[in-house]
Amino acid sequence: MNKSIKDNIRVAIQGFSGSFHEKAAQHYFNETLSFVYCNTFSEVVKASEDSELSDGGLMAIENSIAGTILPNYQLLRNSALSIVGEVYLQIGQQLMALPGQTISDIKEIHSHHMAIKQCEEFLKKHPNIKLVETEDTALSAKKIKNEHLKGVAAIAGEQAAKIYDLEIIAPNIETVKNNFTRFLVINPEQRDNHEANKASLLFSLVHEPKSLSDVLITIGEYDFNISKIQSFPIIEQEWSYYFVVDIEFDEIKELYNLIEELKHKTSSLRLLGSYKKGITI
Ligand SMILES: O=C(O)C(=O)C[C@]1(C(=O)O)C=C[C@@H](O)C=C1
Repeated sequence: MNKSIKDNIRVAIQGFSGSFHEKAAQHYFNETLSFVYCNTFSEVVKASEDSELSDGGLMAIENSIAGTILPNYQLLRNSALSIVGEVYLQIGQQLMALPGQTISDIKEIHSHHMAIKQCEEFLKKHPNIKLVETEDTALSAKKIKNEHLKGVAAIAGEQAAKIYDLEIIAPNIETVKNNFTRFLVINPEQRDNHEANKASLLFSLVHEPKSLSDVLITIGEYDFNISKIQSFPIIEQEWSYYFVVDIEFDEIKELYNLIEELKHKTSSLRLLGSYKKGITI
């Protein structure tokens, strides 16, 4: 992140005051921030690319219950942004409404689709409540407060209930308590990070026997740990895929050697970023 001495770092996030993105960014940077609040992930990417608007951004990529946010890989691929960091946030989902309301008053629940997915087991027990997908957990809470919406509840974090004076009518409604979201810190500049011990590689392959296994075997020969492998479609070329592998290593020099070797085993190869393995907060 670039910043002049007197200014706060400006971070583009998906969501608004009280959102999980805001909380993750506050923990990651651990200093006073100025937020560029965005409605969509595509706006986050645009704002992160624009140095007039921001010093970079933070974007959720996967949740331990709801899975990967696949469109975010397409957004990253289509941008020139690099991954420069990551952070894992424990997510507690709270059902909140105007003070005095109880679950039997609720006709509609509003939230971000990833938050709704994390609470499927709880929601199955209330099949008559209509689910409304919104841009953001915090925005759903804000709307209830601003429009004084009776009969409507939001799924959001504790911080949103505090900011928007809502009452938690069902606490911690996520399907399992160990619920974590991984956020990527994205920046137009990939600077040399001597602390880097993790990297994300994006590649495509020819459709031939062993093309993927050759890549994986090569990574294994370097003794790197693969912490994630994800494929997503190459939309211009039906039934062809990009792969992203996240790898963990001790020596950044070895990463560059691996990349040189993989250039001969892939049709396209890009280092999406090298960064310090994230901590869980
Ligand atoms: O709506 C929010 O508060 C967000 O920050 C978005 C988001 C997501 O995109 O996954 C972040 C963390 C939680 O997993 C739920 C929603």
